[in-house]
Amino acid sequence: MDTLLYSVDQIRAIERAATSALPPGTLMRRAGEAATTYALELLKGRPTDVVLVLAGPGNNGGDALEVAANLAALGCKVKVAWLGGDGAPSPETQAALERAHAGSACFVDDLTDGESHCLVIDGLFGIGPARPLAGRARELVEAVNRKRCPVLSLDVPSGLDADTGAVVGPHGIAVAATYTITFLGNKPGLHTGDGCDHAGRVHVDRLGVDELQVAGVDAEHARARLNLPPLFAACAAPRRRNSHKGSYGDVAVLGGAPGMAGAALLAARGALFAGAGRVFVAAVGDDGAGIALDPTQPEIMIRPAAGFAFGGRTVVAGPGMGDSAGATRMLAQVLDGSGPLLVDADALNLVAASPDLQARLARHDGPAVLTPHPLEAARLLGVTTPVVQADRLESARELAQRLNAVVVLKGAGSVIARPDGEVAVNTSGNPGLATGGSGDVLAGLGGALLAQGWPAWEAALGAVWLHGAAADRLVNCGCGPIGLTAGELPRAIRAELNALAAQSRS
Ligand SMILES: NC(=O)C1=CN([C@@H]2O[C@H](COP(=O)(O)OP(=O)(O)OC[C@H]3O[C@@H](n4cnc5c(N)ncnc54)[C@H](OP(=O)(O)O)[C@@H]3O)[C@@H](O)[C@H]2O)[C@@H](O)CC1
Ligand SMILES: [K+]
Repeated sequence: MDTLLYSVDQIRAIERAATSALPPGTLMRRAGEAATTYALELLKGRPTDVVLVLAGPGNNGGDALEVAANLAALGCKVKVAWLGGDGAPSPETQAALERAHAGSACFVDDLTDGESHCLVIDGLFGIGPARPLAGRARELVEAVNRKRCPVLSLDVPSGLDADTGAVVGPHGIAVAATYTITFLGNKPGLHTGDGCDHAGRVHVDRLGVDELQVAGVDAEHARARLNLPPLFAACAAPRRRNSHKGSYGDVAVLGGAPGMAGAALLAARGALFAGAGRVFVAAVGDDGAGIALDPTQPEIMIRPAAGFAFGGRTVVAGPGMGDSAGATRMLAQVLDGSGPLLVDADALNLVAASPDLQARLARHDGPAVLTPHPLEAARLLGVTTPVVQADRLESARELAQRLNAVVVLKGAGSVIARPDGEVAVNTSGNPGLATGGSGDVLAGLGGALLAQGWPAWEAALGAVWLHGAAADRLVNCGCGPIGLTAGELPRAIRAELNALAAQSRS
């Protein structure tokens, strides 16, 4: 899998440079050949049923017409629904249209509901659409999304924004593909937000264009990548035999206000099973009348937050912390400290509501990771959740820069961003994680990695990936995604982290 993620502007730059270096029409021909080969691979050879090809007015449509012509030439039954535009097609698309017409592909005006196809090839729109699909384009997408057969999108599922992973709106629609073959380079929008539900399995074909030949766009310039273990596995070193609990750091969860103990305990369990040497809950507003012990996890030490010695410990602030004046005071104290810090949940809401806490966080003298879900991110940025979700990468970048911290914007395809603009999009996980307490476990896990000396960036990447991988492990054992509980995650995280450490030794 190509892990670098290119923006549409970068893809256009690669396309321009390659087009000027190659004979006319080469790239579209290559895109058509790559997609034809991939389609036949998916179909396990030449099918007997009809392949339906949707071709739009632009060059994405040209790619689709190439595929239609290729499949027809190989003896497949091909139907083409072509959506012409107002203007003339590009010369390459016009040539592809003529090729498809010259062969045995059958052009149809409308899709008949109930007609069966072995595969739909979606070449309506690629990186071009700047406005929501309407009229016949929308009807075609609605018809395709009702079909039960596999759908192969060319370059990008039609109607999806390749940069952001949002369906182009307002009130837009996008093809829900089973597979996407994407050209010239991988794209962030295929891996985050709506993209996770629309792209299906993503296959990258570079069309023979070596990125290093393309001036101005190379690995150095791709500012986004997929989050995979090579980015952080070096931190998961096997343990030295001559070590003790002090070697693996203390995590203190600041939270668990009366009535909200569960969130703090889940975070503490996340930290414990991810290898922190000692784990505390510093319970906010607890005068001693609250919980004294986690009966299933007696290793967790529970203390009142007032007077707790946070110095020299990694603080996970937020799970079940509430918004009391005491919570605000304690948060200000840890933000002013210099230890590793992870800020989650209620602590993020307190920061969002207070310019003073924002300034203290930005000045925090130590590694800092923030783990907002989209609503918390929206509060921090002073916008609405749809605005955050409309561009998850930019929202995460903006927050990281403003608050001078590594930011994990949670949700499908979690986005991890650094203040310098570097971004990673997570690859692991499933909707089983959409359950109460799963974020608390993530916070504790991140705190444990920080406590074990992982730098903030690697700790955030590692925590997000391990959290998702643990959920995948549980689903593979039949524990979800429906009904997966946050309390099941810590043990699965332990298994994933140990597997990672064992691999890093070999
Ligand atoms: N150049 C090459 O050699 C290569 C190109 N490649 C391929 O080209 C794709 C990019 O092609 P592209 O730039 O033509 O954009 P594309 O996605 O086809 O859409 C543009 C068309 O859609 C129209 N349109 C837009 N929105 C609309 C709407 N809501 N409803 C209706 N119409 C709408 C828009 O019309 P307009 O806005 O001008 O009115 C225009 O006609 C790329 O994704 C890849 O597949 C690769 O194979 C590599 C080689
Ligand atoms: K498409």
